[in-house]
Amino acid sequence: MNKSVDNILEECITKGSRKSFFLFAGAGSGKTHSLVVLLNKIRDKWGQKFKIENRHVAVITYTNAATDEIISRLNYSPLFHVSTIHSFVWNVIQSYQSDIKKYYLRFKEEEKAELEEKINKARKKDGKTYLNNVGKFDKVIKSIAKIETVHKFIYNPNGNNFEYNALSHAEVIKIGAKMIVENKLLQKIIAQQYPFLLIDESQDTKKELVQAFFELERNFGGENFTLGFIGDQKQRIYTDGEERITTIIPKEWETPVKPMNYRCDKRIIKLSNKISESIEQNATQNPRENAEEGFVHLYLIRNNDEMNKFEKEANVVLSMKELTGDDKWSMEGNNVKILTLEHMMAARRLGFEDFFGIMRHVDKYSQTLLQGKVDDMDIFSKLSFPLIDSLKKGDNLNALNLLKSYSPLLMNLPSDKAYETLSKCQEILDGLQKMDLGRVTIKEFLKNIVVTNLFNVPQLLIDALSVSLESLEEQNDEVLYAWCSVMNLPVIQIVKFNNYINGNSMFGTHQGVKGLEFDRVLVIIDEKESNMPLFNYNKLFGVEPLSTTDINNRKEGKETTIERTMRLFYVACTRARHSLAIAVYTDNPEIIKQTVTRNDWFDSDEISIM
Ligand SMILES: Nc1ncnc2c1ncn2[C@@H]1O[C@H](COP(=O)(O)OP(=O)(O)OP(=O)(O)O)[C@@H](O)[C@H]1O
Repeated sequence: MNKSVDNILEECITKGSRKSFFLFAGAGSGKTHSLVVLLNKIRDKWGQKFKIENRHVAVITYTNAATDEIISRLNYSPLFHVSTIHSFVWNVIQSYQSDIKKYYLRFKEEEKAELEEKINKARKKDGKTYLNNVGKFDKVIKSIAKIETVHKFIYNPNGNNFEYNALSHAEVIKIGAKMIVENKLLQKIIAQQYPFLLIDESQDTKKELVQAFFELERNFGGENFTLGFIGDQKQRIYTDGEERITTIIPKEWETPVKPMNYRCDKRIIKLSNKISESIEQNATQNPRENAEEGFVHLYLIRNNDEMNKFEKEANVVLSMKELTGDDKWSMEGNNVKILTLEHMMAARRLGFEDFFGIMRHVDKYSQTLLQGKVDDMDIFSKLSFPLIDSLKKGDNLNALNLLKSYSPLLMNLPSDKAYETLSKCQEILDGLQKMDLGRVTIKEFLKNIVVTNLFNVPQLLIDALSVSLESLEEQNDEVLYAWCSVMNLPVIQIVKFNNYINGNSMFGTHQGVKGLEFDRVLVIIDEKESNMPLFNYNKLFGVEPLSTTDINNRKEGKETTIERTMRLFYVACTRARHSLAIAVYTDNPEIIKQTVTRNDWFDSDEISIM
């Protein structure tokens, strides 16, 4: 009898039969479940020993949210060090400061030499590329000079790294990978400290690091160190993952496959099996025994400049309601997840495109904006909006607690003026509650907070209230410039933006929902509205021919835009548990229909042209 995947994995972590492994596990196959089961077995078998030896089990996840999920499922056991790859690598290298400097300088010198060569070779000495390279060259020279003065590098895996001695996210990975590959002593230290190192979502782990971990395993793998990769090549959607991973896995490793999809209904699995056929061998999944039939439907919406896309999408939702008989297919109540190709598409549909359109270009916010971690916005997202929400819900206790903790009005309530202060406060709150956030501008909203002294407004926003846009130069202070630019927008745009990034809207992006699942999913594909050079649904659906670069890549055995887009499509479709609608805006619905029926992705009665 074939051994079950769980048995194979158990042997891999058992004394006497330890082995590194790569677990192939497709969409909905329960990767997190298998990982947690395995980690619990490691705890049972090795926990006591490692506790005495002060050693740990390392688990690398793709996002902070996944890290938190696994930590909680492991009951916060200190045996496990669960972290993102950036935190892990920084943790491993940060005490070797002189090595970090050495590698940093080495990379900068290499960059300098490459740029020098390009500059010398350039025929046109006044072209854009030439001038661009000269600019980059000057920057490299400056950073080499500056770095000589750095005594200690710093790094924050969860934020911006603007300090002069801070490493960027990319630099930490690049330097870390090289340090591990080239330094056997460091490999030994990692293997001793972490006798088990498991990497989830390994398809998107940076390829330099995959190679570094493979090298570590080659030198130290066996009874003392086990490396485990868990992943799904079909869901590799970032370009820096290791393309060739299936061909470079050492022969001695175990490579079990999880064949079951526990998430999706049968029809959705049939579609995802068809999509994945050409991505990976052995990719076919089976539905769970009690899976329902489920629904898929493709809506091809003919492009028309006059059309209202929100209406079209509402019609799609209505049609799905009729098709499935499921009343929760509705634009009300957050029961349908709508996946767009990029955030700006959601911003247009939800009505915060002006605010987002400006803020997304602010360099300082590039890492934090979509994570909801921009401190300058706390006055809205953490104070004023929750206060308004509590007041509207009649949750006076919460409102009072917020005010007592953060409002200068109540923080130090003088006992002799308590009544007077409270009644003044009530007046302010009544005013706040009555505000029409769809009409009140950000400027008016903030001024009200300043005048009433409801909360302390950060200096940046006070400055933005008082200076005029014309008096500023964007390049001198892009943050202040951005805030000045949004002052006349209605404050509702920040409310809506805030709801979106907190997941309190119907929208998400095709990439952002990786790892998540929803009962009803509507995937929106609109090549004209999105601007994503790495993906191209027109090519996937046969509307646009392959480019010369694609053809050359294909000849060289490399992947093309089609394969990348196919994987993104696979990720988006496999988020749906029960029913899946795909709406494609196109000039050529007939060609798409031909392609998808020829590929056997949809039957013709599962396609509507609108
Ligand atoms: N052994 C199991 N029995 C029943 N249900 C399971 C089992 N394993 C996982 N599930 C359920 O199946 C769903 C998918 O699991 P999970 O999210 O872990 O999949 P995944 O492999 O991470 O998928 P993806 O890569 O597509 O995000 C979840 O709802 C989970 O609770």
